[in-house]
Amino acid sequence: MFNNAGVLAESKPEVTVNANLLGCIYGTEIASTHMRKDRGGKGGRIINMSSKAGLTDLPNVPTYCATKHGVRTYTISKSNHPSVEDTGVEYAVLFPGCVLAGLYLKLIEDRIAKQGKPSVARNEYLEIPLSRLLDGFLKLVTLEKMNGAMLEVTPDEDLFVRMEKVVIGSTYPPSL
Ligand SMILES: NC(=O)C1=CN([C@@H]2O[C@H](COP(=O)(O)OP(=O)(O)OC[C@H]3O[C@@H](n4cnc5c(N)ncnc54)[C@H](O)[C@@H]3O)[C@@H](O)[C@H]2O)C=CC1
Ligand SMILES: CCCCCC(=O)CC\C=C/C=C/C=C/[C@@H](O)[C@@H](O)CCCC(=O)O
Repeated sequence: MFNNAGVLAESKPEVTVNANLLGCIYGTEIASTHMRKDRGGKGGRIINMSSKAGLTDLPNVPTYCATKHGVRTYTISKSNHPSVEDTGVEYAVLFPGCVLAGLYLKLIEDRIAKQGKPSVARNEYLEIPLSRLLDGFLKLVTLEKMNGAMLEVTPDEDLFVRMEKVVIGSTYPPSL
């Protein structure tokens, strides 16, 4: 199960929280119930889509950022529940930087339409081709064990980090 749906809509906090956080929570809960081995299911893997925004502070997209932090803490909490062994359901989170697709691409295009140039919207050193995100995703799918994995997808390397090793709270300048 991959909970990937999300929006970047700062002017609509309810829409953002519903899609990014509640959607992920309900998707995870419903899938977990169906998958659990101890209740007749076959076990399985649930991968939830956070973002680099789930590891940092972004002054210009605070609601988006809060939902992505929520996805991280919710998923890792699920992975740490003692019943995980019995249920056979594993949980992991993905943290991509800026992927040249979807909502980031739309943000750049909107900037170009408004300002005639992308200007501060581009963060080239954080940009990742879609194929690299797919590689990270497939890594989580094919690993022998992935419960509790936090995979940050960067331009240079895939990094497995657990909660205690993650530095949370650095603030990016409000360029977007
Ligand atoms: N594009 C980027 O740079 C990054 C994106 N992400 C995350 O990746 C995920 C996918 O985003 P993108 O592919 O960029 O955008 P996208 O706009 O191409 O895809 C988002 C999808 O979510 C669906 N969706 C939105 N609200 C929904 C709702 N309430 N119910 C059901 N479906 C809903 C949309 O219909 C769309 O198909 C999101 O969770 C986003 O936060 C994470 C890091 C970077
Ligand atoms: C760094 C956050 C990447 C998050 C990518 C997404 O989830 C999709 C895009 C949504 C929001 C992007 C916000 C980006 C903000 C950054 O451009 C900027 O504030 C970071 C500047 C970094 C720096 O110069 O050190």
